[in-house]
Amino acid sequence: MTSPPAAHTEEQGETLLVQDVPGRGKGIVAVRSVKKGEFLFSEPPLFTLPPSPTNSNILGALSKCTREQQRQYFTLANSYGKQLLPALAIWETNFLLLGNGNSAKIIPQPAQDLAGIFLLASRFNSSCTPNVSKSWDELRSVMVFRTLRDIAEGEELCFNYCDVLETQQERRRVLSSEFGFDCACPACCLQGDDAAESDRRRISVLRLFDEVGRCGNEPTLGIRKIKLALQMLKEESLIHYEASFCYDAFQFCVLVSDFVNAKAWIRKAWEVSCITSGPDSNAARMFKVYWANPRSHTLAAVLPKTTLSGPD
Ligand SMILES: C[S@@+](CC[C@H](N)C(=O)[O-])C[C@H]1O[C@@H](n2cnc3c(N)ncnc32)[C@H](O)[C@@H]1O
Repeated sequence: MTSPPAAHTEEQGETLLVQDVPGRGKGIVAVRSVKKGEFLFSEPPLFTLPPSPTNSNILGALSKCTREQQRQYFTLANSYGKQLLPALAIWETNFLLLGNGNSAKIIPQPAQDLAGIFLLASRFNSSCTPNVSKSWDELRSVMVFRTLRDIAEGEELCFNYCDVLETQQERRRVLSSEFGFDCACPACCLQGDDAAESDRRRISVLRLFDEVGRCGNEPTLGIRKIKLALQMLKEESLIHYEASFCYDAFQFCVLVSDFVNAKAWIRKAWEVSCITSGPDSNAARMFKVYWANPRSHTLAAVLPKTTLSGPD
C-alpha cells in the first residue's frame, strides 16, 4: 500500500480550514490574512485517470489506495445523487484536470489528458471571480494553489471551475449541466445592471483576445486593445489572462524594436505569472529569459522601428 498523499502546507503554518459554508456544503476558508501571490499548498493526486473513466476504472484505482484513503474518497461531495454510481458521481463532482486551467495559454500543457482526485483541494468551491489559482507542477506531480489577491481572515478561498470569460447565463448553464450545481458565487449572484455590466466586460475581453491576435501588422492598435482588455480585467478583479495580454504587448514591442517598452511589458507578464503559476512555472521562466534579453525573441525587428507604449 502506498502512504496517504498529503497536502504540503507546513510552510504556511495555520492558513486554511475546511468548514461548512452556507449554501455550498464544505469549503476552504483562510484562518489568517494572506497576501496576493502566496503559496497556499501543493497536493499530489490520490489517483489519476483519463478524464471520462467508467465506474469500474475508478474502483480499480481506489483498490490500490489504503482503506483510509478509500474512506476519505467516499466522504467527498456528490452532486449527482443517485443518477450515477457513488464512485463515479464523486469523481464527476471532484476531479481536476492536470493542467494549468487559468493562466495564460502560452505554454503547452502536456498533462491535460489526465485528471485526478485531490482530497484537500476537492473542498475548494467555485467562484467566477476566483481568489485562488491552481497550476499543475509537472516535475513534482503536484497541484499547486496560490492566492490571486490579498485575502482577509475568514474569507472563503475559491478557484473557478468554468471559463470566467463567459456571460453569467452561460457560466450558470455550464456549471449546472457539467458540474451539477447552481452557482451561488458573487459574480453569478449579480443582478440587473451590475450583471449586464459584468457580462459586457467579460465578453469584451474575450473578443479583444481575438482582435489582438489579428493586429500583427498594426502594433499601435494592438497595444491600445491590450490596455482596454487589462482595464476590464482589473474592473472584474480577474488577474487571469493578464500575463497573456502582457506577453502579446511584449511581442508587438519587439516586432518594432521598441525594446524599452518590451522589457516593461515582459516584466509585468513575469510578475503576473509568478502570482498565478509561481516563479518556477514554465511561463514565468520563459518571461524571465525574454526580460533579460528581449532581442532574443524570434519576432525581434521584423517591422520598421517605432516607439509604442508600456503598461499604464
Ligand atoms: C468539488 S466540491 C467542492 C466542495 C464541496 N462544497 C464539499 O462540500 O465538499 C463541488 C461541489 O461543491 C458545491 N459548490 C461548489 N461551488 C459552488 C458554488 N459556487 N455555488 C454553489 N455550490 C457550489 C457544489 O455542490 C459542487 O458540486
